[in-house]
This record gives sequence, structure tokens and C-alpha cells, in this order.
Amino acid sequence: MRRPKSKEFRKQQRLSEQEEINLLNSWIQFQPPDSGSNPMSLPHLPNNSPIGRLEDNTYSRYAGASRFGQFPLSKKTKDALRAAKFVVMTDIQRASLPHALCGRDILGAAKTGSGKTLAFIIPVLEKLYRERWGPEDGVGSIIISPTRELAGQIFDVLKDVGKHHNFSAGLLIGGRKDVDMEKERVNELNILICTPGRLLQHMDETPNFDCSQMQVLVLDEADRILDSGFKKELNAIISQLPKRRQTLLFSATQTKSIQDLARLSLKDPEYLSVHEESVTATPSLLKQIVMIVPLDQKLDMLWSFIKTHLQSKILVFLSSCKQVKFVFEAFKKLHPGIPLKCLHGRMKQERRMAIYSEFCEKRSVLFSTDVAARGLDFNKAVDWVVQVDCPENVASYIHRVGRTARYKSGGKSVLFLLPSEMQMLEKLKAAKVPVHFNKPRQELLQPVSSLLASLLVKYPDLQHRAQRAFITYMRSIHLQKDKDIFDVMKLPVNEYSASLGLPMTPKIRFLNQKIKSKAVSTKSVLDEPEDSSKDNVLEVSRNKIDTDPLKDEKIENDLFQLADAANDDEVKSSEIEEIIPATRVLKKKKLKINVHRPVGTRVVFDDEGNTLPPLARIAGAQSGKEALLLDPEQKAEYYRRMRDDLKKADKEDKLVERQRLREKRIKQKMKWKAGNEEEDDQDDISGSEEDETVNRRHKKSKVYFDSDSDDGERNEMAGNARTLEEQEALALKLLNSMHS
Ligand SMILES: Nc1ncnc2c1ncn2[C@@H]1O[C@H](COP(=O)(O)OP(=O)(O)OP(=O)(O)O)[C@@H](O)[C@H]1O
Repeated sequence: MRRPKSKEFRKQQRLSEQEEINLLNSWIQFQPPDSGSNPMSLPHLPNNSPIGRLEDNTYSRYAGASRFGQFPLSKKTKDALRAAKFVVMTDIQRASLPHALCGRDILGAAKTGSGKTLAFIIPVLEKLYRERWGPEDGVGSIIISPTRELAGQIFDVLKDVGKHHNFSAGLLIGGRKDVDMEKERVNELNILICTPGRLLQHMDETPNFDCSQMQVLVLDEADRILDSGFKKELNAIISQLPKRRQTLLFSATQTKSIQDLARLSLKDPEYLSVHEESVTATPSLLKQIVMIVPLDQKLDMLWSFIKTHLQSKILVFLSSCKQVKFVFEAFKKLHPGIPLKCLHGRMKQERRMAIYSEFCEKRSVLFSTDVAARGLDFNKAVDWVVQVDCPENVASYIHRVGRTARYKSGGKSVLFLLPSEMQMLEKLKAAKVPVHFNKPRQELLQPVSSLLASLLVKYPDLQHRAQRAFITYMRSIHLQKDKDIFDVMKLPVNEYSASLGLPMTPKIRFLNQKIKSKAVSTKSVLDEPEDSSKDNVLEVSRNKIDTDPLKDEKIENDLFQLADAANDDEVKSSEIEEIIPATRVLKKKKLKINVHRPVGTRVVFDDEGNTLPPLARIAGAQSGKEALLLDPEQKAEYYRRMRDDLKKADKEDKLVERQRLREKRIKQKMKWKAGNEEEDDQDDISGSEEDETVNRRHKKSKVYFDSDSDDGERNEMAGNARTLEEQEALALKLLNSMHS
């Protein structure tokens, strides 16, 4: 038990702290960096040069120093940094800390994974320490992050680096139920780390919430927080903050918009873009591949990729929650041999945090929306970032791939581009993003579409998910701003639908209208007058839906959930035209038929998406696909074939797996006989979304992943290492054959 400190001790402590603060203030003011200069251009201080107050009552130079120890920082901060093994500063820390310690506003830009978090956490702690900020002083600093996970991560860094300080800090993010408790305590907190919506909620609802004395405001991922998605919230927040404050803005893709910055009333900000001169805009140890993948082969490619990287930690980006859900659910049922997880805004906050932590710890595939695109520093390095859907712009690309190759580690990324999205390649090159262009080797693809089709027959809810995934994807492309890259009219709609395993292509109203208006503009035979109400439908969609999943975070309680709910309603009410015919007239007719027809009767469409009148359906004159769908016998036969295919594939998979296990056992036996003792690291993967069979398999192969380090790989699992080699060889063939 800790003994309470005596009054005398506390007094002594206060005095020595005050002494330290005086010294720090004098040191900082003695030789501040020139305004507008970049301390990176100054020579390094020699490691053994004296630090702090010198014999002649001057102070050592800190601008240009390369180690935290050479900086005018409190002992409390320095001790914590040393304990966390932060010794040498990164470029952005070297460049911005001297200015930030002088109390200047900062606009800091540096590549992903380059240590921007410490570049703002340290000045916050130091400012409050030097101001002798105490519990009774209330909110001294506010750090705003665009996502909850990132806010949580910043909170962890703050706890670590600020552990010897006496400040109280709070994580205020949406999706938490304890908002009332938060309201009771928020006024006692010195440092708030929050998402914009939750902060605003407290500003609006918490009695006596007071941040009028706040000293430092930080916007992490500043360009994101300043963009239109958060505009209202941020303006409302800023209007309640004191004008006299220090403001620190950081991002890998910094905004330079005067308008944006004017909203923050920055005072002569120091613009420190440490990698502006760099040859590349992305980390140098990041290997980036771009592949042209037709839309209907995207899932085949993704499946093949996963199957050939079973020992990796993979982050997969898709463009909407519904796509994430569908691909996750479907692939999970196909048991790829690696734990699968998913992360999106419609999940409960606790689950989101749990998934994030699990992915930090374990080898697995995480399917995610852009909620994981910015700032997250997954504990054990992510091996691959796979962008199945093209990001909305270059900045988004840079943040997504930045989840790997962080700090000094390497990483790889692959972007699937549609043939119609080739412009993205040009834009990446223009933005100094060095990508290698690879052509997929078709013969190495492991098609998954037929398996998906069988799954959809077996699991009707999955079919529903597939429909939604299809629709939200089409809509996201339709709503993308950059029309040079995204053109919904160029998408092979039917092929894409079939590749998801859907027996029919869901019709989408806006697409039909687009097709029609295109036909009209090219003077086609379509003589129907334009229906203005249809345009309105399109307008409503545009107004109500934002394709940017991060925008969902903007209003807490929850941003994601609100926006997603809106999306859901939209999908239900207007967009699935599998149950809504393509023309307004027919729609009314169909609605009438719907009322009287027996429950369970299927509505059938012709090639144009019009419902077939009931009599035409019974007429039996159908042919081709229609006939297949209408004739019960053929339909049954179709499904029977699908089931057989699935069984066959399953049988083959089992055989291969059995063979693999047998070989593994033999190898282990031989190894054991040779006296090679080894301890299996029975890393538990239960709790992942994998089923038990897969878990059992993984418990054995997990050792392999955990021995990812060189030693482990050499010493522990020679047998498995061969499997890895085979897999890597396959992967290389599939992905790197383009270098030729
Ligand atoms: N001076 C340092 N010495 C050693 N490791 C560091 C140092 N600074 C930061 N790191 C480590 O580098 C990693 C990336 O840091 P951080 O998350 O702050 O990057 P970032 O620039 O904010 O990235 P992003 O742009 O993706 O948000 C973290 O794991 C962090 O612990």
C-alpha cells in the first residue's frame, strides 16, 4: 500500500517542479527556432554535447536536436518516453516540436506511420505542465479525431507518455452508453480526446461544460476534420473555444485551403511538411501493386489472394458496410483457412473496439470500410493492405495503404482497379505514389462465384446481403465525385451480379433512368416523356446518401448508425427493383398484383427490368434464363447442380486438407525422432469468427504465424515453412508476374 505523502514532501515537490518549469521556460525562450524555418535543416547536436543550462548561464540549442533527451521537456515526459523506448525523434517530431514548444500554431504534414501522434501529445503535456494545470483548472486541451478507434489509440499513447503527470484525461466518443456518467465528470477532465459529434453533444447538453480556458486544440487527420463532412460540427465547436489558444493540425495529407484554415483563426502557423521534397508520398518501405481486375472477377481475385496468403495479416478495404458484411459472411462460410473479421460503422462500439484489438494481436483478414483507413497503428504489423474497391481519391489511397509499412517496418499493398478506373493510376503517379502495375494471371485465379451461388441458394439471408452489397456498390460508384475515374454506366452490371452468386440482377432505379436518359439523348426509339418525379428520386438519393463511410462518424450517437440506417431505408424503399419494375406505369400495375397474389409468388422481369404479366408467365413460351427461372423442374435441376458442385468442391477441399495434415504429422514425427524438441505456441484463436473446425486447424498453424520473426521461422516450423514457401510462390505468381 502506498504511504500518503507528507505535506513537507509535497511542498518540496512543488518547489522542484516550479524550478524545473522556470528552467524549461528560459531554455525554450533562449534560442527559439526562427519563425518559418524548418529545424530539420539545422545540423544534429552531437550526442555527448551538454544539455540544458550551460556553465556560462546560456542554454543548449534544441532546434535541430534529434533525441528527446536533448529537448526542453519535463523529467516526467522524458522518463515516460524513455520507458516506452522512444529515444530518437522522427522527422516530423524533429521539425515540429521546437516550434510547438514555443507555443506556435502548427500545420504538420508527414507520411503515414511517421510519428505524428507524439508530435502533438508531447506539446500538449508540456504546455499544461508548464502552466501548472491542475484538476480545478478544468479542460486544458482538446484533441479531436475523426474516428472512435483512432481517438482510442491516441488516448492509449497519451496514457503511456503522460503516465507520470497528474493530469486527468477522458475519451469522449460516440456509441458509448455511459454518456450521463461522462457528463458528470467531463468538467473535471484536463485533456479531452474526442470525436467531433460527442464533443459537440457535451457542449450542447452537459450543464456548465466549460472549455473557456482551454490552451491547446489539436486536430488529428486535420484535412478530414476540416472537410465538408464535419463542417457544421467543427464550426459549432470552434465557436465555443477561446480565441487565444495554440492550434496544432496534423495529417499525412494536409489541407492548404485558406478557407479551411481561416475557420480555425490560426496565428502565423508554421507549415511543416517534412516529406514534401521526398521522391514518394508514401512510406519508402511500402511496396505497392496495382492490378486491373474486371468487376466480375474482384471476388475471385480477393479469394485467391486470401487463399495464397494464409499466414499473413491482411486488411481489406471495401466501399460500403453492406459489402463488408456480405463478403465477410460469405467467405466465412467457405472456410478459407484463416480467421476472418469485419469492421464497419454499423457495429456496436464494444464490438468495434474488440475487433480492432483482436486484429492488432492476431494473424487474420479484416474486411473494413474506410473507418479503418486513417491513423490506426495496428500493433503487430499489417502485412498486406488490399483495396478491393477503388478509393475515392488519392488522399484516401495514401491513408489506406498507410496502415502498413509504419515507422521502420515494411509492408505491401495491392489495389484492384477496374478497366474503367485507369485514370486513378495516372492520378497516383502524379501525386508521387510509386505503384507497380501487375497483370493478374487468369490461370491462377481460384473462382469463387459458383461457390457463392450455391451458398446463396442454401442461405436466403445471404442472398439478401448479396443484393444489398450489389446495390450499395453501384450507388457508391454513381455518387463518387470524380467522374474521370468513376462511371457507373461502364460497369458490367449483370456479370457483377452473377459474380456475387445472385441468380438475377437486381434492377436499380437510378441506373435505369441513366440508361433511359442516355438513350433519349442519343435519339433512341424511346419516346416516353421524361418523368420529373424520377429525377426527384435521384435527387433524394444524392441528398440523403453520402458514400464516404467516415462521414458517418460526424454526429455521435451514432454517426455511422444514423447514416447507415438512412442507407438501409433507402435500399428497402426505393432501390431494389427486383421487386419494383423499371417504369412507373408498370410499377403501379405490379403493386396491384402484389396485393392479391398468393404469398411466396415470385415476380419475374423481362430483359428491360419490366415485370412480366401473370398470363405471360404461365404461357410457357419462355426460353433461356427466364425459362430456367420459371420452369420449376429446370429450376430444381439448376439448384441441384449447384448443390452437387458445392459438395464436390467440399469433398476435394477435405481431401487436400487431410493430405496436408497427414504430411504435417509425418514431418513432425520425423522431427521429434531427430530429437528436435519444440514447444507449440498454442495461440488461442477462439473468439474469432471462424468456426471450430477452422479454429482447430489454426491452432496448429498459428505457431507459424507467431514465429513470423526470422528466428521463429528458421527454428520452429520447418514443415510449415514449406507450406509458406508454396503459398508465397503462388502469391508471387499471381501478383508479381507483371514485372516482366
Ligand atoms: N520517435 C519514435 N521512436 C520510435 N517509434 C516511434 C517514434 N515515434 C513514433 N513511433 C512509432 O511509430 C508508429 C507510427 O506512429 P503514429 O501512429 O504516430 O504515426 P502517424 O504519423 O500518426 O501515422 P498516420 O498518418 O497513419 O496517422 C507507432 O507505432 C509509434 O509508436
